[in-house]
Amino acid sequence: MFNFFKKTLSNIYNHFTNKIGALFKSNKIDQDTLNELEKILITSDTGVSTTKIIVDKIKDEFKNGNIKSGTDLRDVLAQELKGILTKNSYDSDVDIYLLVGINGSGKTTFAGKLSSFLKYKNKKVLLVAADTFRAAAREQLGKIAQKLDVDIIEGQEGQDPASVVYLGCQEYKKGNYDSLIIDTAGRLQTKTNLMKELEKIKKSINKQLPDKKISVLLTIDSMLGQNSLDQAKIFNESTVLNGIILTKMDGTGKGGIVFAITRELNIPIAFISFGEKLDEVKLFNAQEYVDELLAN
Ligand SMILES: Nc1nc2c(ncn2[C@@H]2O[C@H](COP(=O)(O)OP(=O)(O)OP(=O)(O)O)[C@@H](O)[C@H]2O)c(=O)[nH]1
Repeated sequence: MFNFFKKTLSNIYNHFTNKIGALFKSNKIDQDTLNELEKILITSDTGVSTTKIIVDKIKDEFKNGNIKSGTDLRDVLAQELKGILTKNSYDSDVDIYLLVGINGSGKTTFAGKLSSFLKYKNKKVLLVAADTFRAAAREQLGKIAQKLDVDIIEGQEGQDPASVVYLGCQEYKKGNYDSLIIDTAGRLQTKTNLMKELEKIKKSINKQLPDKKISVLLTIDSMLGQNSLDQAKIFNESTVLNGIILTKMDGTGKGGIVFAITRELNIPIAFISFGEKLDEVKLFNAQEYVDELLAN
């Protein structure tokens, strides 16, 4: 299990894990160590408020005499980070995946990865290309569906996305599918429009497939750092999000964004995506993430 990080998320390994690992090697912990920890968390996109909560807790434990060595520091930090991530965990028992996120965040690529992931679990998958604004996005998904031999329902240019979703739901019922993956348009609209569109789509799904479990997942480009948090806030205020997909984790050295998003928005990370190949995706596991992040 360990080395997944080293191999696939080498940027995080080089920037975060190695730096923080140096602190754990010290025999004596002092104020300088705590200042350095704070600096590493901030420069890793953990965000000011989340970093403060983590560092305050560490300072308290230090004052109480519970942190004397680098190993103690690692143990307390691990506990604190896992606490943030496990407050709210993702329920992966899902029938319908509604993917939202802005253009370029890796939504379509993830739709393909998710199809592949579910197919591997012997699920019969139906894809719905509900982005009726960008022909290129539909073409991209069409190619992925063909490559994976997965069925797809495609909307026409300018068609109401909710009507494409309607067709997708009909086909899902007729074809006895297990999983429905809906790729929506990636425009960053005004909050009101976004809200209206997503509510219309969800209403259509609920009406036709009332017994099925829907998960609304937001793709976030982890390389955008703190800006990704602002995007997530807009989507979070527009609809109920069940999970976050952090994409392009192979390109960032800043693994702290995971903690900032989870704590500030109280939404669990559902998947991480770390490359352009279809199998470069993983259900997020908080324990494993923290253990690997702090292992050196
Ligand atoms: N390195 C890396 N690249 C990725 C990852 N996910 C997606 N990409 C790339 O990021 C670019 C945008 O991904 P898309 O899946 O097209 O993004 P989208 O959100 O669907 O955007 P539109 O198709 O424009 O709606 C593409 O070049 C992908 O190959 C990832 O996890 N790692």
